[in-house]
Amino acid sequence: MSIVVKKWNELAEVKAELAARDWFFATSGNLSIKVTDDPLTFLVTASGKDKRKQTDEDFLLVDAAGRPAEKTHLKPSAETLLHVEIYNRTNAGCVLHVHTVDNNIISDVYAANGEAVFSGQEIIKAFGIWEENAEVRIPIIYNYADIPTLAQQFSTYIHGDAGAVLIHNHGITVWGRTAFEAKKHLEAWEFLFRWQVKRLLLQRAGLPVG
Ligand SMILES: CSC[C@@H](O)[C@@H](O)C(=O)COP(=O)(O)O
Ligand SMILES: [Zn+2]
Repeated sequence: MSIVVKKWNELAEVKAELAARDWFFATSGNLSIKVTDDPLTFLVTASGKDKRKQTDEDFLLVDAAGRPAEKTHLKPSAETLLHVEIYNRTNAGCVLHVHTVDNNIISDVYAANGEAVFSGQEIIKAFGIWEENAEVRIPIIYNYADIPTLAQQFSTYIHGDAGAVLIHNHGITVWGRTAFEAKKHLEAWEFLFRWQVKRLLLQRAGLPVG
């Protein structure tokens, strides 16, 4: 099996799992997986598709600038430049972007702080942080309509081979060394967002949550 087919299947599996979670509302979301390092190429979702569907036109191979690496009628995701920034600056192997109601609410509630902070949750260990009472932070950036501007802002928060950024009233972009790590981190963030949204509502209702 060629490396492209192997990586295609790996990304298709992640895509199916995120679809099963119903994380691709109204064609939103984009995913990518690195295929080669030198030169850099990666498979990225084709723009505007319903990512819940599985077809043989789901992904296309792009180069280090996010341009199609082969002749195709498919258009790379509108947000490919964010993936480009990650692959060019880190050793990440996979990038996942989803819009969920909870990630949008958290991005809005904490927008003025420029970040959301979470602590006191066992699931933080999914990020490889094992200390008691550990804290995790996710930056929240403005949702610039101009993608090169968004990508430039986004790039200032890329600090390692695994990471995540919330885009205000838009969604989350998570990356990891492998597809497994990116998906694990995405699931952990979404767990924290859902937990926090529920806590805020319970607090508002006067119930005794910490
Ligand atoms: C209807 S979602 C809006 C899009 O602009 C975008 O935010 C998105 O996530 C999907 O765009 P795509 O070009 O299909 O990757
Ligand atoms: Zn998006």
